[in-house]
Amino acid sequence: MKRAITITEVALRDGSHAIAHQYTTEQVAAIAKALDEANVPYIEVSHGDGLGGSSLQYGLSRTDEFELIETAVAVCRQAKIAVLLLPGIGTVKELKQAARLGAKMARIATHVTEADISAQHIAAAKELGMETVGFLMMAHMAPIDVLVHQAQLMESYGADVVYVVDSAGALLPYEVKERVRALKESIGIEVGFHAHNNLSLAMANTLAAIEEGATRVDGSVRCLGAGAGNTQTEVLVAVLDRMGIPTGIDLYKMMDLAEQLVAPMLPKAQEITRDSLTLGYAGVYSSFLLHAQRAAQTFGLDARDILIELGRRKVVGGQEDMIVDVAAEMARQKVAVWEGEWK
Ligand SMILES: C[C@H](O)CC(=O)C(=O)O
Ligand SMILES: [Mn+2]
Repeated sequence: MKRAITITEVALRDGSHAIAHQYTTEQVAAIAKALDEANVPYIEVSHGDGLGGSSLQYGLSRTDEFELIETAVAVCRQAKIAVLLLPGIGTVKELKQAARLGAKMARIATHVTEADISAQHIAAAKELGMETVGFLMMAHMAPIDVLVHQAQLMESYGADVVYVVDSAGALLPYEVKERVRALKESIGIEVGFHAHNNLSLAMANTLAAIEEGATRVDGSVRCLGAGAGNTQTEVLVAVLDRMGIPTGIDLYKMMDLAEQLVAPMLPKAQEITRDSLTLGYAGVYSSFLLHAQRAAQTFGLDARDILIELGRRKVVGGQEDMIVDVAAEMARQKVAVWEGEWK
């Protein structure tokens, strides 16, 4: 099967953020099986924040992620199961367990300036015989020369692919092009791109990345990813087919599973709302969306104000506890203003 572009389907990992990590074994079995039958080459399965993410800080999983990984491996005949790991949240112990259960790809994710913390995990994944991807998150936050250096570090640790990850859905197409072009010129391994649709640019940005030579891209069926979701896989397959770029994925099967399996399980349709738009506008990690909405409700605030303030403070993944801190501080300030007005 010829694939000019290799798509990794991330709804069973990134989509976990959108449903507060509530996947059931039955849902994962049905979706992974259908994706496999549609000939999707890689299916990522983990807690939204990667292996070991189930916690009060990031959100507790309804089902143990290893049970979900094992289930997905069991129902797939050709697709390889990928796992995400953020060093510090997940450890080599969890990586080994995922490999034992049959995961074949490890995506090691760090903030865009912190590739150095991935050395051990990339090496461990390679030793376990896994295809290994370096995943540079919040790529909009670093100048291009820094991104290039971080990608070179991941390559030197043994990564097979390095991804530019637009975690906030904040990048504009020309910024994606600059980044992918710079990586293509300075590293010798494949370059990938992961988008979020908060500014309605996921498809345009993915195509911009491909135009500059990215050969690995991510999609989520029915846009089931954090924030406004990722590049919609079934749409991407159709667009690439129109461009004469083979993905090896069966378009009708992809459309059918989106419509018949994924859409009915969504608590609400994935769309760009005022809050998810604010993520892209303010450059905030997409997985902060539900946390910020909950904090807004608790403290009687507008989630957009919290997100704008988090963007101003340049809060990054792993600092989820800051969401409540910032909201509490904003609520205190609001009360102080009211009290001042009553004096
Ligand atoms: C842990 C994050 O959700 C990883 C990711 O998909 C992103 O940064 O985007
Ligand atoms: Mn993502």
